[in-house]
Amino acid sequence: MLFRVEMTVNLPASMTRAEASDIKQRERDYSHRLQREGKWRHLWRIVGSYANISIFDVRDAEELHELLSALPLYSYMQINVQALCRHPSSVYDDDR
Ligand SMILES: O=C(O)CC1=CCC(=O)O1
Repeated sequence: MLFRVEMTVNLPASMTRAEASDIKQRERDYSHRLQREGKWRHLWRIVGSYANISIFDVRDAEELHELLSALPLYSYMQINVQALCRHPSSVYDDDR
């Protein structure tokens, strides 16, 4: 199943530079693993915001919830999810 996920990050002002750098590195490593596994298919920065639009390809909503709630930045994110399905006018026979 494909999901569009919008993540907006809000780090608290009380977080030190070192803490921020550490959590961002852990987030990067985690996202790299999921991208290599083919579960995190797209990751795009929203221009001008500390936010991204991502496409996940997972078994179901439960798996997506598990993956998102394990994000190192999860406690500092607002996450918005939309389930996707094939558009009847799409000319692609795969899930591009
Ligand atoms: O910077 C972000 O948008 C949050 C994030 C997701 C994966 C990653 O490495 O950072």
